[in-house]
Amino acid sequence: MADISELLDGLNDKQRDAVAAKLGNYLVLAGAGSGKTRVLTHRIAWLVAVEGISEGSIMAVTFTNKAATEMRQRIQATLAQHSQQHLFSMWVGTFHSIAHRLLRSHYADAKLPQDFQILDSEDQLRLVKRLLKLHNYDDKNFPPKHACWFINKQKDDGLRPHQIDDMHDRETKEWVRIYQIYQEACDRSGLVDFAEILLRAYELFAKNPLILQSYQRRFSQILVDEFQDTNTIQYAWIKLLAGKTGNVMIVGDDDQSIYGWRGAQIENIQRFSQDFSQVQTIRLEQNYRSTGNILQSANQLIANNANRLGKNLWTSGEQGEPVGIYAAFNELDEALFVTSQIKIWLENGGQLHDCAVLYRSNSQSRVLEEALIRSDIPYRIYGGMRFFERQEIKDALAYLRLVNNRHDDAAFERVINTPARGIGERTLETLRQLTRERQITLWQATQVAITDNKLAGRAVTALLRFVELVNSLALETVEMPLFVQTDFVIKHSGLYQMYEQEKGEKGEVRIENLEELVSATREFIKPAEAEEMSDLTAFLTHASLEAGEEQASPHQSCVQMMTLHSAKGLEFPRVFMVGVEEGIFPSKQSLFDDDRLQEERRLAYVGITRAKQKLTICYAESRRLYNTEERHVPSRFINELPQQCIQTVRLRGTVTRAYNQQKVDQSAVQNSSIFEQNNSGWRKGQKVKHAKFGQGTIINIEGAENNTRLQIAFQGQGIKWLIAHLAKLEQV
Ligand SMILES: Nc1ncnc2c1ncn2[C@@H]1O[C@H](COP(=O)(O)OP(=O)(O)OP(=O)(O)O)[C@@H](O)[C@H]1O
Ligand SMILES: [Mg+2]
Repeated sequence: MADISELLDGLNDKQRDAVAAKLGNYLVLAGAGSGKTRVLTHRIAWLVAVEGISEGSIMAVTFTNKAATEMRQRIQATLAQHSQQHLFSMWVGTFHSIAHRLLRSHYADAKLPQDFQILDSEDQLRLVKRLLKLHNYDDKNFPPKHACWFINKQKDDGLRPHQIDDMHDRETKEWVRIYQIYQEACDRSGLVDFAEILLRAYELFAKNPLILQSYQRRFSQILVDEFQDTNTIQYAWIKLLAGKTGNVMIVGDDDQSIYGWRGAQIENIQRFSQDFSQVQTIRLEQNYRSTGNILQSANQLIANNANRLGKNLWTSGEQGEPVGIYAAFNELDEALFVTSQIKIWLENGGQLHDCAVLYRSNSQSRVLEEALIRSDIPYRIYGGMRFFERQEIKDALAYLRLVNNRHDDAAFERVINTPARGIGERTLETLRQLTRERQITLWQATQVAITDNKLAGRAVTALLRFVELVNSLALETVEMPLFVQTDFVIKHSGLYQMYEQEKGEKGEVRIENLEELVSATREFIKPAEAEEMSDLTAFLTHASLEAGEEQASPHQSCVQMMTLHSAKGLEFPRVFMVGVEEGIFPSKQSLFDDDRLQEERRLAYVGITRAKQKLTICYAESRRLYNTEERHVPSRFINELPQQCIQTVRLRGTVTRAYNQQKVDQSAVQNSSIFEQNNSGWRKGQKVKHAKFGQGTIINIEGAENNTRLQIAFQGQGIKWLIAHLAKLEQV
């Protein structure tokens, strides 16, 4: 028998109450970093070691697969000291993984073929598009993206086509018909999309009482983490599974509900207390994660939201350093600042994997990635791909590569049928064969195949059109500056239109990324060793080198980069939140919609509360994103932070707003020093020469080291701010 007291070690009174509660239904409602996940883990260990519950009776639902793995490891570590029992029979996973497992075991009862396949969101969109065409729906009135959204929304709400009340609305009727057509097609081919996995698993239980009962008997203990982000069907499924006898412990934080846009229902927390019998609520109020300054900032920010369930988080830990607010003058400056701060962290003995950079949307990562690569700092993009490895970017680069060199076979293969132009695998195989037989490139093989009549008429027409397209992209852009050329190629190759039609979140992100690629070419400065190359060749070399950089190995220590959404549940000693500007964060779409704005604020709360020791929030006064440069104002969220907890770093030295402690004062002074001292070797009044702007005089210097910025008055070219170490200035 386990030593029970050890199981309760490292827990406060309230946490212990939750862990050691007698069997029953519990809601653990608590703010960020108060130990909810820790409580769940200990609770499971307690159930096994003390209550004598077999592992096979326990189901734990987590929000990501990574969280599931971590939880399993933690339980294993906790239990290893107590019992030798194995944990294989315990089910730990996300709603999707658990539902999927059920469907595999009961495919026949779920009315699925044994080898049913999963449709990811891209596959789903493609299928919907094809069906809409087949049934003569036009794209304009019936955009495929909206069809997917409609279908998924109905499924998230647990509704099949015949259950939707459409009597009063002709348009809804059509959408319901589309849903019906789509569902029939999926059923015929044995395909299930993500929302279907959950709905099917729900129906499996709802329609098969015997199966339901057997699982109800088996899983007497159900635990759910991050409950605030469950949707209607997930909630209904848990309710069915728990039945009258199950014991359910849910943990959640209404202030961290950030998936409303995907159908999550904060209200499920309150619903739980009404729907389940004798629910006891346990509140945890002590935060163990963050310093006082970080926690107070988070608390004050979230107090601006209405309709909260209300929590009071405190810490007995140190006040810590103030939250840094850095006003960058543009996105490059922001990236350099973050990089320089990471270096300082390292110099002071910090670890790279303890640093996280959080941003609102994936396309913001590019500038940061480039700065990190230039500084030789390894990084990993969590839950996403590195910029130059993203599908749409590789497509666009492939066109540019063909424009640059028609004989680039890899690029040819990549875009010969992207966007689709009716060139199939058979045509491509004929071309490939020619390349082998005659030792020529695919481009040359195309000419041969056409002249030698090796292909069907339709394939020839399609190929000719492709050849013409690439030739004309090259011809028409030959005189253009690189970024105009890139923009032209993206728009005229058909890629832009293709991705524009791929509606939904993914499609939007792809368009943003393509626009970001144009920004990348605009900012690109040819390195000295590429002097002889054309701008395009130099840029393509740069892009392939960056893409070729190995993603750091799992064991290598590297900076963690991710969106704020993917950071949920995680914690890091050193956190940077970047791009905290009106229109970015909160996002443009949320500015005039109070519900969405509140969800953005919860996302900011999630971001701030990821930080353990030190948090820096950055905004840029001007930002080029998606290839448009805009003046930006700091996010309202920055203004909502308590003055006494923050320290603003301005362009000209540091302006510290207020201090409440001597200790804070000192760290602020230390912090500020890197902006005030200047050891860059430049001085005001110095004459310099720039490759493009010619001769000028330095009239202002800011920042230090890699961060040094020079304001220079160029003869006949106006006054410009340049980043000293990138500008390649010569002394005159
Ligand atoms: N009683 C305690 N004593 C010491 N450390 C604790 C205690 N409870 C939790 N912690 C630590 O505090 C941190 C936050 O805990 P945990 O991740 O469980 O919080 P959470 O409420 O799940 O946070 P989030 O809302 O972000 O998911 C972890 O590092 C955890 O190990
Ligand atoms: Mg947690």
